[in-house]
Amino acid sequence: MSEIPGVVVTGVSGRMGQMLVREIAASDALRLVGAVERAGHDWAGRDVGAAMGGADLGVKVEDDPLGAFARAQAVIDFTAPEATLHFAELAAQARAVHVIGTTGFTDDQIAALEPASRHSVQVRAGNMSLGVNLLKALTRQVAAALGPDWDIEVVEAHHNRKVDAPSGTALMLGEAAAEGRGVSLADVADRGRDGMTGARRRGDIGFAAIRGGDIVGEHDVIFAGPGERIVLRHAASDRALFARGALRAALWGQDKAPGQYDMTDVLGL
Ligand SMILES: NC(=O)C1=CN([C@@H]2O[C@H](COP(=O)(O)OP(=O)(O)OC[C@H]3O[C@@H](n4cnc5c(N)ncnc54)[C@H](OP(=O)(O)O)[C@@H]3O)[C@@H](O)[C@H]2O)C=CC1
Ligand SMILES: O=C(O)C1=N[C@H](C(=O)O)C[C@H](O)C1
Repeated sequence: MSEIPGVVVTGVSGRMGQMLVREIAASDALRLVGAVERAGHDWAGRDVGAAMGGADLGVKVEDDPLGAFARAQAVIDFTAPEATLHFAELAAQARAVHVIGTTGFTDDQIAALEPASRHSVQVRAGNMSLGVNLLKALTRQVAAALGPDWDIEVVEAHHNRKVDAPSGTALMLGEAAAEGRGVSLADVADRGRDGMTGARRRGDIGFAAIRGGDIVGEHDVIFAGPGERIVLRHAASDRALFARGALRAALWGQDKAPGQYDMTDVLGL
Protein backbone atom coordinates (compact mmCIF):
# COMPACT_ATOMS: atom_id res chain seq x y z
CA MET A 1 0.00 0.00 0.00
CA SER A 2 1.21 3.55 -0.84
CA GLU A 3 2.61 5.61 2.05
CA ILE A 4 1.53 8.78 0.28
CA PRO A 5 -1.67 10.07 1.88
CA GLY A 6 -4.71 9.88 -0.38
CA VAL A 7 -6.93 12.95 -0.68
CA VAL A 8 -10.55 13.46 -1.68
CA VAL A 9 -11.61 16.87 -3.00
CA THR A 10 -15.23 17.89 -2.44
CA GLY A 11 -17.04 20.47 -4.58
CA VAL A 12 -14.58 19.42 -7.25
CA SER A 13 -16.14 21.41 -10.10
CA GLY A 14 -15.83 24.68 -8.15
CA ARG A 15 -13.11 27.33 -8.52
CA MET A 16 -11.17 25.99 -5.55
CA GLY A 17 -12.09 22.35 -6.25
CA GLN A 18 -10.41 22.47 -9.66
CA MET A 19 -7.40 24.38 -8.32
CA LEU A 20 -6.96 21.71 -5.62
CA VAL A 21 -7.07 18.90 -8.18
CA ARG A 22 -4.32 20.63 -10.22
CA GLU A 23 -2.13 21.14 -7.16
CA ILE A 24 -2.59 17.55 -5.93
CA ALA A 25 -1.85 16.18 -9.40
CA ALA A 26 1.41 18.19 -9.38
CA SER A 27 2.34 17.09 -5.84
CA ASP A 28 4.69 14.25 -4.89
CA ALA A 29 3.50 14.32 -1.27
CA LEU A 30 -0.22 13.63 -1.76
CA ARG A 31 -2.28 11.65 -4.27
CA LEU A 32 -5.83 12.22 -5.46
CA VAL A 33 -8.07 9.27 -4.58
CA GLY A 34 -11.50 10.83 -4.93
CA ALA A 35 -13.43 13.73 -6.44
CA VAL A 36 -16.90 14.45 -5.07
CA GLU A 37 -19.81 16.44 -6.44
CA ARG A 38 -23.50 16.65 -5.62
CA ALA A 39 -25.83 13.85 -6.73
CA GLY A 40 -26.99 14.43 -10.31
CA HIS A 41 -24.09 16.77 -11.17
CA ASP A 42 -23.08 16.83 -14.88
CA TRP A 43 -19.56 15.68 -13.96
CA ALA A 44 -20.66 12.56 -12.01
CA GLY A 45 -19.18 9.42 -13.57
CA ARG A 46 -16.62 11.31 -15.68
CA ASP A 47 -12.86 11.32 -15.16
CA VAL A 48 -12.13 14.51 -13.19
CA GLY A 49 -9.17 15.50 -15.39
CA ALA A 50 -11.25 15.21 -18.55
CA ALA A 51 -14.18 17.03 -16.93
CA MET A 52 -11.77 19.90 -16.19
CA GLY A 53 -10.82 20.00 -19.87
CA GLY A 54 -7.46 18.22 -19.54
CA ALA A 55 -6.00 14.71 -19.62
CA ASP A 56 -7.54 11.83 -17.66
CA LEU A 57 -6.31 11.60 -14.04
CA GLY A 58 -7.69 8.12 -13.39
CA VAL A 59 -10.19 9.38 -10.78
CA LYS A 60 -13.91 9.46 -11.52
CA VAL A 61 -16.19 12.12 -10.09
CA GLU A 62 -18.60 10.46 -7.66
CA ASP A 63 -21.61 11.53 -5.65
CA ASP A 64 -21.14 9.16 -2.67
CA PRO A 65 -18.92 11.14 -0.29
CA LEU A 66 -18.68 8.44 2.41
CA GLY A 67 -17.55 5.81 -0.11
CA ALA A 68 -14.83 8.22 -1.31
CA PHE A 69 -13.77 9.34 2.19
CA ALA A 70 -13.36 5.70 3.30
CA ARG A 71 -10.46 5.36 0.82
CA ALA A 72 -8.75 8.60 1.94
CA GLN A 73 -6.46 9.91 4.64
CA ALA A 74 -7.61 13.51 4.04
CA VAL A 75 -10.62 15.39 2.69
CA ILE A 76 -10.12 18.91 1.36
CA ASP A 77 -13.36 20.82 1.41
CA PHE A 78 -14.04 24.25 -0.08
CA THR A 79 -17.81 24.13 -0.58
CA ALA A 80 -20.62 25.74 1.45
CA PRO A 81 -21.46 25.65 5.18
CA GLU A 82 -24.32 23.13 5.05
CA ALA A 83 -22.26 20.78 2.86
CA THR A 84 -19.21 21.09 5.13
CA LEU A 85 -21.29 20.21 8.22
CA HIS A 86 -22.34 16.98 6.51
CA PHE A 87 -18.80 16.24 5.27
CA ALA A 88 -17.45 16.79 8.81
CA GLU A 89 -19.58 13.89 10.09
CA LEU A 90 -18.49 11.66 7.23
CA ALA A 91 -14.80 12.58 7.61
CA ALA A 92 -15.10 11.68 11.30
CA GLN A 93 -16.60 8.28 10.41
CA ALA A 94 -13.74 7.69 7.95
CA ARG A 95 -11.14 9.05 10.46
CA ALA A 96 -9.83 11.28 7.66
CA VAL A 97 -8.20 14.68 8.25
CA HIS A 98 -10.82 17.29 7.28
CA VAL A 99 -9.31 20.48 5.84
CA ILE A 100 -12.07 23.10 5.78
CA GLY A 101 -11.65 26.17 3.58
CA THR A 102 -15.37 26.90 3.40
CA THR A 103 -16.46 30.31 4.74
CA GLY A 104 -19.81 31.90 5.57
CA PHE A 105 -20.64 29.83 8.67
CA THR A 106 -23.00 31.14 11.35
CA ASP A 107 -21.83 30.85 14.95
CA ASP A 108 -24.22 27.91 15.42
CA GLN A 109 -22.76 26.13 12.40
CA ILE A 110 -19.23 26.61 13.74
CA ALA A 111 -20.32 25.12 17.06
CA ALA A 112 -21.93 22.20 15.19
CA LEU A 113 -18.56 21.24 13.66
CA GLU A 114 -17.07 20.43 17.06
CA PRO A 115 -18.55 16.94 17.74
CA ALA A 116 -16.96 15.53 14.56
CA SER A 117 -13.55 16.82 15.67
CA ARG A 118 -13.61 14.37 18.60
CA HIS A 119 -12.94 11.63 16.04
CA SER A 120 -10.99 13.41 13.31
CA VAL A 121 -8.46 16.18 12.83
CA GLN A 122 -10.22 19.33 11.57
CA VAL A 123 -8.12 22.17 10.19
CA ARG A 124 -10.31 25.18 9.42
CA ALA A 125 -9.24 28.65 8.29
CA GLY A 126 -10.98 31.44 6.41
CA ASN A 127 -7.75 31.83 4.50
CA MET A 128 -5.07 29.18 3.96
CA SER A 129 -2.31 31.50 2.70
CA LEU A 130 0.89 32.14 4.62
CA GLY A 131 0.60 35.90 3.97
CA VAL A 132 -2.86 36.28 5.49
CA ASN A 133 -1.96 34.20 8.52
CA LEU A 134 1.05 36.45 9.11
CA LEU A 135 -1.22 39.47 8.64
CA LYS A 136 -3.49 38.02 11.33
CA ALA A 137 -0.58 37.93 13.80
CA LEU A 138 0.44 41.49 12.86
CA THR A 139 -3.14 42.73 13.23
CA ARG A 140 -3.35 41.32 16.76
CA GLN A 141 -0.02 42.91 17.65
CA VAL A 142 -0.87 46.37 16.24
CA ALA A 143 -4.34 46.36 17.83
CA ALA A 144 -2.78 45.50 21.20
CA ALA A 145 -0.28 48.35 20.89
CA LEU A 146 -2.79 51.05 19.95
CA GLY A 147 -5.44 52.49 22.22
CA PRO A 148 -9.17 52.91 21.49
CA ASP A 149 -8.52 56.34 19.89
CA TRP A 150 -7.53 54.30 16.85
CA ASP A 151 -10.54 53.16 14.82
CA ILE A 152 -10.18 49.73 13.22
CA GLU A 153 -11.83 48.99 9.87
CA VAL A 154 -11.46 45.83 7.77
CA VAL A 155 -12.08 46.31 4.04
CA GLU A 156 -12.19 43.34 1.68
CA ALA A 157 -12.62 42.96 -2.08
CA HIS A 158 -13.56 39.77 -3.98
CA HIS A 159 -14.88 38.54 -7.34
CA ASN A 160 -18.51 38.91 -8.32
CA ARG A 161 -19.38 35.21 -7.70
CA LYS A 162 -18.64 35.29 -3.97
CA VAL A 163 -21.76 34.56 -1.91
CA ASP A 164 -20.75 35.47 1.67
CA ALA A 165 -19.80 38.79 3.29
CA PRO A 166 -17.78 39.81 5.16
CA SER A 167 -15.26 37.29 3.83
CA GLY A 168 -13.96 34.56 6.13
CA THR A 169 -10.60 36.28 6.04
CA ALA A 170 -12.07 39.65 7.05
CA LEU A 171 -13.75 37.99 10.05
CA MET A 172 -10.49 36.23 10.96
CA LEU A 173 -8.67 39.58 10.88
CA GLY A 174 -11.47 41.21 12.87
CA GLU A 175 -11.17 38.45 15.49
CA ALA A 176 -7.43 39.06 15.68
CA ALA A 177 -7.96 42.80 16.16
CA ALA A 178 -10.56 42.15 18.87
CA GLU A 179 -8.22 39.69 20.63
CA GLY A 180 -5.44 42.29 20.53
CA ARG A 181 -7.80 44.78 22.18
CA GLY A 182 -9.00 42.23 24.71
CA VAL A 183 -12.65 42.41 23.61
CA SER A 184 -15.10 40.03 21.97
CA LEU A 185 -15.68 40.68 18.27
CA ALA A 186 -19.38 39.91 18.72
CA ASP A 187 -19.66 42.94 21.03
CA VAL A 188 -17.90 45.44 18.75
CA ALA A 189 -18.44 44.31 15.13
CA ASP A 190 -20.20 46.81 12.85
CA ARG A 191 -21.02 44.76 9.74
CA GLY A 192 -23.17 47.06 7.67
CA ARG A 193 -23.69 50.81 7.35
CA ASP A 194 -26.43 52.46 5.34
CA GLY A 195 -28.47 55.62 5.86
CA MET A 196 -28.41 57.77 9.03
CA THR A 197 -26.08 55.51 11.00
CA GLY A 198 -25.02 58.08 13.59
CA ALA A 199 -21.38 58.67 14.41
CA ARG A 200 -18.99 55.77 14.64
CA ARG A 201 -19.08 54.08 18.06
CA ARG A 202 -15.73 54.25 19.85
CA GLY A 203 -14.12 50.80 19.98
CA ASP A 204 -16.14 49.31 17.13
CA ILE A 205 -14.43 47.17 14.48
CA GLY A 206 -16.05 47.97 11.13
CA PHE A 207 -16.33 45.78 8.03
CA ALA A 208 -16.86 46.77 4.40
CA ALA A 209 -17.10 44.48 1.35
CA ILE A 210 -16.45 45.22 -2.33
CA ARG A 211 -17.57 42.71 -5.01
CA GLY A 212 -16.48 42.92 -8.64
CA GLY A 213 -14.97 41.19 -11.66
CA ASP A 214 -12.36 38.52 -11.00
CA ILE A 215 -10.67 39.94 -7.89
CA VAL A 216 -9.12 36.89 -6.17
CA GLY A 217 -9.09 38.40 -2.67
CA GLU A 218 -7.80 41.62 -1.08
CA HIS A 219 -7.86 42.62 2.58
CA ASP A 220 -6.92 45.89 4.28
CA VAL A 221 -6.89 46.37 8.03
CA ILE A 222 -7.02 50.12 8.62
CA PHE A 223 -6.03 51.65 11.95
CA ALA A 224 -7.19 55.26 11.74
CA GLY A 225 -5.87 57.43 14.55
CA PRO A 226 -5.74 61.14 15.31
CA GLY A 227 -3.64 62.65 12.51
CA GLU A 228 -2.22 59.38 11.18
CA ARG A 229 -3.24 56.02 9.72
CA ILE A 230 -1.69 52.55 9.48
CA VAL A 231 -2.88 50.19 6.73
CA LEU A 232 -1.95 46.50 6.77
CA ARG A 233 -2.73 44.91 3.39
CA HIS A 234 -2.74 41.52 1.73
CA ALA A 235 -3.55 40.99 -1.95
CA ALA A 236 -3.91 37.51 -3.43
CA SER A 237 -3.46 37.28 -7.18
CA ASP A 238 -3.60 33.48 -7.58
CA ARG A 239 -5.98 30.94 -5.96
CA ALA A 240 -3.14 28.38 -6.05
CA LEU A 241 -1.82 29.84 -2.80
CA PHE A 242 -5.00 28.85 -0.95
CA ALA A 243 -4.82 25.35 -2.47
CA ARG A 244 -1.16 24.93 -1.51
CA GLY A 245 -1.95 25.95 2.06
CA ALA A 246 -4.74 23.35 2.14
CA LEU A 247 -2.39 20.61 0.89
CA ARG A 248 0.10 21.57 3.58
CA ALA A 249 -2.67 21.31 6.20
CA ALA A 250 -3.72 17.86 4.90
CA LEU A 251 -0.16 16.58 5.30
CA TRP A 252 0.40 18.29 8.64
CA GLY A 253 -2.74 16.72 10.08
CA GLN A 254 -1.69 13.14 9.36
CA ASP A 255 0.00 12.50 12.72
CA LYS A 256 -2.09 14.84 14.91
CA ALA A 257 -4.61 13.89 17.58
CA PRO A 258 -8.31 14.50 16.80
CA GLY A 259 -9.34 18.08 17.49
CA GLN A 260 -9.84 21.50 15.96
CA TYR A 261 -6.86 23.33 14.49
CA ASP A 262 -6.23 26.31 12.24
CA MET A 263 -3.49 27.49 9.88
CA THR A 264 -1.63 29.13 12.75
CA ASP A 265 -1.02 25.61 14.06
CA VAL A 266 -0.07 24.28 10.63
CA LEU A 267 2.34 27.12 9.89
CA GLY A 268 3.73 27.20 13.44
CA LEU A 269 3.00 30.93 13.78
N1 LIG B 1 -10.06 29.36 3.19
C1 LIG B 1 -9.55 29.79 2.03
O1 LIG B 1 -8.32 29.99 1.88
C2 LIG B 1 -10.47 30.02 0.88
C3 LIG B 1 -11.79 29.79 1.05
N2 LIG B 1 -12.66 29.87 0.00
C4 LIG B 1 -14.03 29.49 0.26
O2 LIG B 1 -14.28 28.23 -0.34
C5 LIG B 1 -15.66 28.13 -0.69
C6 LIG B 1 -15.80 27.74 -2.16
O3 LIG B 1 -15.29 28.79 -2.97
P1 LIG B 1 -15.27 28.64 -4.56
O4 LIG B 1 -14.52 27.42 -4.98
O5 LIG B 1 -14.85 29.95 -5.08
O6 LIG B 1 -16.84 28.42 -4.86
P2 LIG B 1 -17.55 27.70 -6.08
O7 LIG B 1 -18.98 28.15 -6.06
O8 LIG B 1 -16.76 27.87 -7.32
O9 LIG B 1 -17.49 26.15 -5.68
C7 LIG B 1 -18.22 25.59 -4.62
C8 LIG B 1 -18.35 24.09 -4.86
O10 LIG B 1 -19.02 23.52 -3.74
C9 LIG B 1 -20.18 22.79 -4.19
N3 LIG B 1 -21.28 22.89 -3.24
C10 LIG B 1 -21.89 24.01 -2.82
N4 LIG B 1 -22.89 23.72 -1.99
C11 LIG B 1 -22.92 22.36 -1.90
C12 LIG B 1 -23.74 21.46 -1.19
N5 LIG B 1 -24.72 21.88 -0.38
N6 LIG B 1 -23.48 20.13 -1.33
C13 LIG B 1 -22.48 19.70 -2.12
N7 LIG B 1 -21.67 20.52 -2.83
C14 LIG B 1 -21.90 21.84 -2.70
C15 LIG B 1 -20.56 23.48 -5.49
O11 LIG B 1 -21.35 22.61 -6.26
P3 LIG B 1 -22.57 23.25 -7.13
O12 LIG B 1 -21.89 24.02 -8.22
O13 LIG B 1 -23.31 22.07 -7.58
O14 LIG B 1 -23.32 24.15 -6.19
C16 LIG B 1 -19.19 23.75 -6.10
O15 LIG B 1 -18.68 22.61 -6.72
C17 LIG B 1 -16.28 29.47 -0.33
O16 LIG B 1 -16.86 29.36 0.97
C18 LIG B 1 -15.09 30.41 -0.29
O17 LIG B 1 -15.26 31.54 0.52
C19 LIG B 1 -12.23 30.20 -1.25
C20 LIG B 1 -10.91 30.46 -1.48
C21 LIG B 1 -9.92 30.41 -0.42
O1 LIG C 1 -14.52 33.17 -1.93
C1 LIG C 1 -13.32 33.42 -2.18
O2 LIG C 1 -12.91 33.54 -3.35
C2 LIG C 1 -12.37 33.56 -1.07
N1 LIG C 1 -12.81 33.28 0.13
C3 LIG C 1 -12.07 33.31 1.33
C4 LIG C 1 -12.70 34.32 2.28
O3 LIG C 1 -13.93 34.34 2.39
O4 LIG C 1 -11.96 35.05 2.92
C5 LIG C 1 -10.59 33.47 1.12
C6 LIG C 1 -10.17 34.26 -0.07
O5 LIG C 1 -10.17 35.62 0.24
C7 LIG C 1 -10.97 33.94 -1.32
